[in-house]
Amino acid sequence: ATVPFTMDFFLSSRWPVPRHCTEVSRNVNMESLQSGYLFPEISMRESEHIRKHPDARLIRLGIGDTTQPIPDIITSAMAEHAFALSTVKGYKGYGAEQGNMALRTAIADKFYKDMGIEGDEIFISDGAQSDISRLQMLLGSNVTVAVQDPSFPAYIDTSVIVGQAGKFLKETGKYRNIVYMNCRPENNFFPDLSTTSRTDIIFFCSPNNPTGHAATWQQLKKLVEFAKANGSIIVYDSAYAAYITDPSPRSIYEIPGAREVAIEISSFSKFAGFTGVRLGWTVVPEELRYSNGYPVIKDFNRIVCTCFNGASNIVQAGGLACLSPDGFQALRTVIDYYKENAKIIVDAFQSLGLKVNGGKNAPYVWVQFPGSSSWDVFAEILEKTHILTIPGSGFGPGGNEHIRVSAFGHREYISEACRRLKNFL
Ligand SMILES: Cc1ncc(COP(=O)(O)O)c(/C=N/[C@@H](CCC(=O)O)C(=O)O)c1O
Repeated sequence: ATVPFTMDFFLSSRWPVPRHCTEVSRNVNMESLQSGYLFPEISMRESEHIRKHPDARLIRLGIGDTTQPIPDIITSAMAEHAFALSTVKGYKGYGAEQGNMALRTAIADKFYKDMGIEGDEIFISDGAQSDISRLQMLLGSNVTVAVQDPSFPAYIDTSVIVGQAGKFLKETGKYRNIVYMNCRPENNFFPDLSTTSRTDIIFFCSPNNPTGHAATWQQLKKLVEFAKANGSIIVYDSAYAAYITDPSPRSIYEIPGAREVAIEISSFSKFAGFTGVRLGWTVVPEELRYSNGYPVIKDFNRIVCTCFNGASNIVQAGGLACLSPDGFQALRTVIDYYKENAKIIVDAFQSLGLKVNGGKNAPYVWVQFPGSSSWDVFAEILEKTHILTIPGSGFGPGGNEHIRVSAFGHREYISEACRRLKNFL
């Protein structure tokens, strides 16, 4: 049962007693959300720790936020576009809600070559997180949803907000209407689909956040076949695809038949350092149809045109520069820098005899602490070493007994963090 917002609640909480309440009822779905969104919660813990230890040199390996400067070939392109806006000739107002066609085509050429994806199937956005929310508006409240457990919390939290998730079951830590596909080291981070219930939508992130596992070609082939057999739609999140260095697929569209069952969302955040610049995209293939045969792309286009006025033209100019040969090469160097960080972190935890996953095809290291609550491990590491990580249970019940460690950081901090961990764990 959710806490009723009674006068007692206000008297016992940090909120002042309201002088006046409106007659507007609260969205019941918002009441089903459990605590705050994970990442602001971690930021709050960080602030509390800093207040308690003002002189501590905190190292942030929690929220997956990039730290290295964006190559100037890309920032110069954005600056040039920005300056051009101050001229009559260079000024541009509203662009196409779907994005600049040159950028849409460049993304198709760069990431979906030979997969039959065209620029007009790619919708440019202000980031994958926004696209997840707009996709939820598209899907509505009457669909059933499956997620990997553990996985990026936005899939579940947006499902709750739009009313797909049903009641939260305290005893299991799960929402009644969501299917949690357990992904753990024992099953090579891929669910047993033969025992997985059918759902309309399957959110699937690869490389997975937080485990760092990149699904194999065989695993994704099973997933596409499963979706086809069940008449489901896969929402495939490839935000970390640029970190893959083995033969694992970078896009779901490498799998035959995926165009008829999958939407793909992705982002410039993690491969271009655009976490604060804000640029992403969503692919909706023409062949993807609802049960009545209506093309999904037509409805998504309507959502984009109605709910979004397009990504910034300055940022899209930066996106184009990212995909130029020199731009992408410069970004490759930054990605390799983070990948080296991940290797240093993996080696440090392994030297402590801990079971470590991830860190190879993703900038996240997934460390197991058998028998321990992940929030307790998070709190102990923070208290003892002034290192911020993320408790695995923040990504779903399947994440308990784990912490996620981000490889996004300056090398000297990563090395210092590993030294502290070796001394204190
Ligand atoms: C699988 C996955 N998909 C999308 C996003 C967000 O992408 P953008 O909105 O494009 O920056 C993320 C971002 N994750 C970060 C930041 C989380 C946040 O602050 O929302 C993290 O897990 O630490 C992600 O992991």
